[in-house]
Parts: sequence; structure tokens; C-alpha cells
Amino acid sequence: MSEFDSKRIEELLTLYFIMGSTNCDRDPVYVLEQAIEGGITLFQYREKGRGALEGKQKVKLAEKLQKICKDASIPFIVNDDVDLALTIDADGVHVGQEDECARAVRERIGNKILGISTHTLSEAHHAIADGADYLGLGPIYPTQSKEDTEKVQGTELIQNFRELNITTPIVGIGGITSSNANKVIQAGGNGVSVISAIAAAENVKQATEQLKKQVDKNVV
Ligand SMILES: Cc1ncsc1CCOP(=O)(O)O
Ligand SMILES: C=C1C=NC(C)=NC1=N
Ligand SMILES: [Mg+2]
Repeated sequence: MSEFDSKRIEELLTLYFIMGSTNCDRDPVYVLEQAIEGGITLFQYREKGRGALEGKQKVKLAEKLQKICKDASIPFIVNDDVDLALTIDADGVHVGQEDECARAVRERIGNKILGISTHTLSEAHHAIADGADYLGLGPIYPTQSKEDTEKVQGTELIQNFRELNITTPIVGIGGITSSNANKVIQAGGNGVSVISAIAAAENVKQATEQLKKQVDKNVV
């Protein structure tokens, strides 16, 4: 488990912003600063897809974004790239089913935060056994931000997990906006993670504030 207890992880998942250089047509530094002002509670650097940065450029941007998060006391999570997370001493990693095996990742990262994407009950049980601090469930709604998504699942899977007494912190992801965010919380999610609803917003700070309002009003 991580240095954070599950109560704290639940709080951190409230409004979980995910971004890489390919997700915004503006300077990612500016977008992250505005998102933090708007009230995000957790950040994930996800450098993926066509045109994604690699090597030194990827490390440089990661360190820039990490510093902004550090100055704002927002934990900094790295997607997929465990080596990068360890190199820059990130606060945690998020891995999917096709990434490095979660049990091995937990070994490597010690008590950093470990998030795992899961799509079925058996994946969830394995993730929990492997030491996941939270589960990423999705895509909840249709999304353009990830090519190879699994089937769109709605909020049913979150509901099912809760009905089966899975108490691990859960964050929903995929096509989430301020108009559907509260359904994710009502279904039993501890928070929502978003890319385009924030990164592609006209007014990043305002969009973030609106999302936060939708999530906070339902936190039970
Ligand atoms: C990374 C990821 N995993 C499932 S959907 C998705 C993309 C979410 O992006 P958006 O919030 O723009 O739909
Ligand atoms: C695929 C993902 C699912 N969930 C989260 C929180 N992050 C991801 N990168
Ligand atoms: Mg992955």
C-alpha cells in the first residue's frame, strides 16, 4: 500500500486531471496552472499517442509539470512509464492491464501511489491483490482521447463493484464532463478523472471549477 491511507486516496481522486503534450493545443504548463487554480486534487502526466514526446523532452516536461504540482501540494502521478516515475521521484504511477505487471510495479515503487485500470471483476481482484491504491474504471462514456479503449461501460460497473463490496477507492474515466460527472459519484465512484473536459476547454480554470462543483455536490 502507499504512504497515503485509503481515506486520503479517496480525497485525492475527487477531481483527477490527466494530461500530456498531445492533449492540449496550448502550453501544458499554462493548462496545468489553470487547472490547479480551478481546484484539481490530483494530476497524472500521460505522454501517449501520436506525436507524444520521448526521451529527454518527455523527462523535461515531466519535471516542469512535477514542479508546478509540488509547489501546489498536488501529488504527481506518471502514466505507464515506471522508469520515468522512479527517475524523477514522482508520487505514484498508473498502469493498465497491458503495462508492466502490477505486482512487479508495486515491488519497484515501494510506498508510492499505485493506480490500476480495471474493466472486469477479476481484473479488480487481481489489482487489489497486487497492491492497487485505487482502480481506474472506464471508459464510462464515449471518448476521443484514447484510441484503443475497451467497450463503453456506463456507470454500471462502478455500481456492480460497490454491490460486491469492493471498497477500494475508484475513479471513473472516459468522456466525463460537468454534465455527467455527478452520475459517476452517485454510482459509487470516489471521483472523476478527465483529460479533454479540462485540457481542451476554452477557459480551463472555469471548466475545472464547474467540474469540481458537480463532484463536490455529490460527495456523500
Ligand atoms: C485514458 C483513458 N482511459 C479510458 S478513457 C481515457 C481517455 C479519457 O479522456 P477524456 O476525459 O478526454 O474522455
Ligand atoms: C487509463 C487510465 C484509467 N484511469 C486512470 C486514472 N488513468 C489512466 N491513465
Ligand atoms: Mg497504460
